[in-house]
Amino acid sequence: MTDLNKDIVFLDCTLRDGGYYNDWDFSHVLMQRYLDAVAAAGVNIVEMGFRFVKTGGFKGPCAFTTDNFLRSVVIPKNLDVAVMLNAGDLFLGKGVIETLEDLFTAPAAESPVDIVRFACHAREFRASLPAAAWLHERGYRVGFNIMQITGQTHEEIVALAAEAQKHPIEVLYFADSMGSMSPAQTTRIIGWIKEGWSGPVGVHTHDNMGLALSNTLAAIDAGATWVDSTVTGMGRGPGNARTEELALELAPARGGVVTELLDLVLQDFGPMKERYGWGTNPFYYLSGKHSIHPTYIQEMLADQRFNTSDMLSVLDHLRQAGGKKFDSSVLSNARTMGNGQHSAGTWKPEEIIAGRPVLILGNGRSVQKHQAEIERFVAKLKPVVLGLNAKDGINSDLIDMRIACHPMRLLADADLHALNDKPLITPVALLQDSVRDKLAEKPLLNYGLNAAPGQFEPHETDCIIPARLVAAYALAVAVAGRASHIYMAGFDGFTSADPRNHEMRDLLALCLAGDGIPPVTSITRTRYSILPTHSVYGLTR
Ligand SMILES: C[C@H](O)CC(=O)C(=O)O
Repeated sequence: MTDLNKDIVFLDCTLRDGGYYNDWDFSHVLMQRYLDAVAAAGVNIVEMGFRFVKTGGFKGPCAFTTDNFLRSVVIPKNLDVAVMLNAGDLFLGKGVIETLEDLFTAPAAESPVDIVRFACHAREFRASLPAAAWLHERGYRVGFNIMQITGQTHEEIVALAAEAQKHPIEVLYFADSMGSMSPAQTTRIIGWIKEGWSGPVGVHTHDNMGLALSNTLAAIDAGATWVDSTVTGMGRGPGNARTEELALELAPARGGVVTELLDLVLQDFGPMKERYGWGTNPFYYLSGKHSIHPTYIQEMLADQRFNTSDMLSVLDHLRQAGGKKFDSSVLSNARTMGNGQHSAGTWKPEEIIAGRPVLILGNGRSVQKHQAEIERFVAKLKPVVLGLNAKDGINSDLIDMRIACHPMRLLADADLHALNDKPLITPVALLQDSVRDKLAEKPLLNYGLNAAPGQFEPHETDCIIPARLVAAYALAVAVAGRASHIYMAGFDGFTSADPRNHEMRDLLALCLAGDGIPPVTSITRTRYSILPTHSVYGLTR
């Protein structure tokens, strides 16, 4: 039975680990409600976010967690404030100390930050240690979280712990980054750490196998005195031990009041969880079981192009090839399978488009939001409307043709395409047999596709595009058809960290730079700044 009466330092890192879902862009109102609720529930330390070095792409305030930002929220008096640094950021070009000088311009006495924690791979540990003394001298408390601890042997863990002992580090954490540990392993690892380290031990768990809370409680039993959790488990991949559950466990011994926290769970984080989808599921379970980086699952779940069998085949591949480190090219390769195949076409887009405007209808939420106005736009300008894949978005009578080329998407949508009476533009020679069978009765417009990175060449009956991306294919069809103007709707873009953003941006750059390209205009809001935009509301006047 876990003894919860001992002094536990209860650290909530929702804004830091949860930020992987919303680009660390929490509203001030939510942050304030969160701070008040966790303070009342007995949390001692709030990790308000990362202090990232790189600033590319949009990320919200909890990615940089500057002193100025921290001064804009009211931190309840009983809470200490932590920020986390990726130890890897200490080695981006400047030296360790120079990087810290940029990030921590004020001593702790003049900063809202009390504690600086480092998220550190074992391989980065020794080189990062000078950071501890530098911060300590300036009054900051310092913690090190060793990530992916299960990859380390007994001897390696003892050696790391003994090294940490020589530096002014207040707490030495280990993180079950893959969510693959059992309570017995957790207990064992704490024993190993204690062989080399006599200070407080902390634990940070992930919930791939549904064991985050059990592992945290096992860690307390085994002598850990610092514990991390997040509200509703909001954290990378399946997320973490849940603060509300830990608070309920700890409250009798510590006297925290959880009412506000439970309201926050129901009213704020519950709906966010629905929207973003953290929490474990069989895919995360498998990733935990085989020590596969959770970002693979998070990315595939967020990408409609991956269906269940795609995800299982990617997991199977990573189980065999090793997947501890996230590598986005594994997923793009999976999505672009068959790219090497060449297909000649027979259909000429010019037969239908013949100099008319084209509207390419993407799948972004903006299509639904502005549906009525987009329909008015179609009625007024009479473009040829190409609907990407099988989703409608606007009145399906207004869509002239469907267009699809991605092998996994076609596999997933084949039944829907078969039911739909609009012709489907697709590279017929590349269709898998099962898809071809399902589309046997369907009017197919066979426009050939050859994928070659860095190329965008629309020809009369086929094209060369960088990958089997339907947006690229649709643009090629519109250009080959000699569209007078290409309009795009529903190309909203993805969150800044999403690799698909770069893919689309590169594609648009390539396409817009091509010869003989007609004007291209997005008529709905888009994150692709390269795309000239004119509001649909201005174009229907
Ligand atoms: C060290 C940190 O707690 C980072 C993290 O979330 C991980 O699991 O790794």
